[in-house]
Amino acid sequence: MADGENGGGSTKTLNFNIGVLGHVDSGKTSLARALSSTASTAAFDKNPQSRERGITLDLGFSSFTVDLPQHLEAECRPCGYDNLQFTLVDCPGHASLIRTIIGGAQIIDLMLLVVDVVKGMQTQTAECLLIGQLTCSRMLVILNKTDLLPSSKRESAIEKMTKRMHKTLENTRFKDCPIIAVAAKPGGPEAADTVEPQGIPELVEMLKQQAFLPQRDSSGPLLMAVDHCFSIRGQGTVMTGTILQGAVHINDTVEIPALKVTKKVKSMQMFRRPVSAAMQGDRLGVCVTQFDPKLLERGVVCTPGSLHTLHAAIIAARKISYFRGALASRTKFHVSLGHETVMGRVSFFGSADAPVADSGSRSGDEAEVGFSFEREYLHQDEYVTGQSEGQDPEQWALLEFEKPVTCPPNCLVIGSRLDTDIHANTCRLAFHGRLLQGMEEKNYAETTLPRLLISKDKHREGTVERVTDDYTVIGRNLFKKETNLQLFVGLKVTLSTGESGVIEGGFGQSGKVKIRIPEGLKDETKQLLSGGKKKGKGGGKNDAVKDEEPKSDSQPVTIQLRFKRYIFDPKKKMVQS
Ligand SMILES: Nc1nc2c(ncn2[C@@H]2O[C@H](COP(=O)(O)OP(=O)(O)OP(=O)(O)O)[C@@H](O)[C@H]2O)c(=O)[nH]1
Repeated sequence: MADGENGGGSTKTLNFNIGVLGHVDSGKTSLARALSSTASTAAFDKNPQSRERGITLDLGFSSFTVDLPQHLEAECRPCGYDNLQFTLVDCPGHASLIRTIIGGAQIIDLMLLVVDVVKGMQTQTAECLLIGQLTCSRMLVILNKTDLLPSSKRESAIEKMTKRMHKTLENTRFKDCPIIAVAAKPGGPEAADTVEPQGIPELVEMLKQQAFLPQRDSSGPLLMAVDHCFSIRGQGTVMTGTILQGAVHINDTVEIPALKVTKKVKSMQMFRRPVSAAMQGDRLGVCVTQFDPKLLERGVVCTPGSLHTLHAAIIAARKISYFRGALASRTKFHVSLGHETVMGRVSFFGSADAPVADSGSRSGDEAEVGFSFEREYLHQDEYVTGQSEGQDPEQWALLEFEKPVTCPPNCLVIGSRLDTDIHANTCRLAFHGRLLQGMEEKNYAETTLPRLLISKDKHREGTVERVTDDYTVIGRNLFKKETNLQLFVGLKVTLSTGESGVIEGGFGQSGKVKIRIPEGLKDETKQLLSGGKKKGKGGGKNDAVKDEEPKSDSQPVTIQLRFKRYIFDPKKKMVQS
């Protein structure tokens, strides 16, 4: 709601946020510039570093206003809206800035996916498409730089690329999304500023057609994503951003949780017009006093006490199918929660059968927490949406953060491998999910976690099939062929001969495991295991590997695996205020 009452007019403007995403240099900034009439303070790469490097380094905001489209009249007039403002959020395209993109994408109602018509889908186009799938319901594909196509072949080349894009989008939620060809800056960087962009009026028409009345709600505590902070001499410090939840009024006290300070709102503006109130979805500048802008580059502002700083969290997560790596438990990922990105260790709840070292008696980094979930619980949890066709099943997971993170309840969580070489041409986004339960205590493993989880003591027994060297044995009958062995990697086992070992990973395809014995095998054990070479009972009917012939001994050495299996019980979920 951009209420013009305070700005001298009496119009009320509906704000609609459009994210402009795409591969680096596809022409996002040029497109935002071509579309916008009113540039906000941070629009169009005003950042001096951006100019130097010739790329967008931060989110850019600009806007333009149109008449209410006919299909919105009936819905919008009763709410008092007279016109429609499109706020464009120009996201950086460079791969290293994906954290910023994830933050930007969470405030948008519609996404423009900008594609260089000559190059087609590129690596970051695909990542942006994934982020779009997680964050917004509508998309428009823009085929930009059509002026680079030879005029004689332009039409057929556009048609061909349009078909290719439709094929790419076939299995996404944007299956039937419109695809529009434009030239945001014909002639490229050398062209004079007077050169007219092509296809923009058609695009504006399409945007009007696609616009909808976003669900906005002024109730609940304030949560505003701040993307820029600067001072204005004689006025104070202005934080610009988008209200994600709730509302704010002049004279309200707001908190900047990252700095643990509270400030009184002195004045507010929306696209240079003073306002006295703003609500969810609005893009806003909030002026406070006695606050050094250097302390806050990006972050959130909220109702005092409404956000929590978390050391760990339980999430409902789903693997991103394009991610080629394994989602191994107890490994680290970059985790973006709301608008922050931190390193976090992830323990996935296995799909059927999963391990855990004891969480209650954790000692420093030694102890591990692994999980399991039981399907029946899934149906009881409001956040779990169940498995869609072709998707990996949703799993619960524990996230343990390297440093505390401040984020809203139920926020979007994206796990990624940002350290992957950006030229490797692979998807860096690994999993996504929703925050279910945050843990604020530093010693959460002893306090909150045991209250949230049902633990079951589990015991498994297998046999040593053979010795590969003095420090390694192959174990069998501990797991089924279909068990996700990644969940058990790193867990300790003991041999009936007394040695301790650690599960290193799977061996072959039949559920066998490689076990490392750090202290080495005892001579008696080696002797025992090098004894008879008769075919063992139950010898791997399904074994698909060369190691099919089990060389069991008449006195088998057994392997004991004890672990705790944890189940997250949504009924125990504590409500975060
Ligand atoms: N020929 C031609 N060049 C274009 C067009 N649109 C953009 N460009 C050029 O492409 C280059 C990149 O344009 P930008 O608008 O900065 O691209 P971007 O996607 O915002 O870039 P990043 O934000 O850094 O990812 C610039 O040199 C533009 O002049 C177009 O329609 N035709």
